[in-house]
Amino acid sequence: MTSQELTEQIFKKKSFLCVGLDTDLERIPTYLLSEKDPVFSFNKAIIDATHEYCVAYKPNIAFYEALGVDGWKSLKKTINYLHSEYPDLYTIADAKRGDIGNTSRMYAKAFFEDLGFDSVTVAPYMGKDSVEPFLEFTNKHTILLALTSNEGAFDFQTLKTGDDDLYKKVIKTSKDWQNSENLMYVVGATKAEYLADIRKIIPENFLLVPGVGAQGGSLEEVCKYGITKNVGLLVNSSRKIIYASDSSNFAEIAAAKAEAIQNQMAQELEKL
Ligand SMILES: O=c1ccn([C@@H]2O[C@H](COP(=O)(O)O)[C@@H](O)[C@H]2O)c(=O)[nH]1
Repeated sequence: MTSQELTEQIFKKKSFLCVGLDTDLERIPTYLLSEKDPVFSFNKAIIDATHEYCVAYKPNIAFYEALGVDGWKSLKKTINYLHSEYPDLYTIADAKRGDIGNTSRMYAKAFFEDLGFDSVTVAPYMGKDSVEPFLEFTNKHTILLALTSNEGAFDFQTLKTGDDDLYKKVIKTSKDWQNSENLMYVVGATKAEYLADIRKIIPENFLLVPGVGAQGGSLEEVCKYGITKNVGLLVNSSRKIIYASDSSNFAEIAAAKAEAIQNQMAQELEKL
């Protein structure tokens, strides 16, 4: 999906919500554990219930890899289900990859070609040649970690390198990479006030903003500093939505949580 198509979906659905599929066997309703593929059953129920309130889904790959081959199969079934039933929804593999060029190319093929995700998160630490193999793919986005939502972001990302904080240096440098129009950036909702400065460097690019919900980030603050005339935001919430209830009507409750966020987003869009 192109950035323009994603923007169209956002205005059509009055939502820039991304639902995180961080599916954990220890947190899903216990009655699902007797199913053949509990992870897929849970994801399917969440997707069916929440799809009208969001524009994107973001499985965090760690939750699937932790289950070995079974987890990878559940991931594949989930992405195939999204493609066949809800082809207008944008998909993000939150995998935080990046390696020497020829290895990055294999990661890119895994997520873009084999699994068919629209985007993948990538760590910038290994530099240009570790990221450009992802950027080569047409109509696919590479979402570069810029300023993450966790406390440890202050260990390195805000260190000064010359005149700039490291995260700003990452953003500025990456703008010169081949096919940089395919870049999006991760900025944590817990660091919303930083978005004002970030928007001075990248006024147009989409930002993936995790941290609303369980991590305490504020949607209002994110919009205050980060929204553009074309929105330019995908705000993710995972645990607060998908684990809102562990009873038999968990999907309905998740839908209500997603709808509440979507309503807030619709109000923000009206201000544009
Ligand atoms: O800076 C980052 C980058 C990625 N994440 C991921 O987003 C979700 C957040 O989940 P919540 O349950 O809504 O807190 C999760 O997959 C993280 O690994 C992030 O939180 N911060």
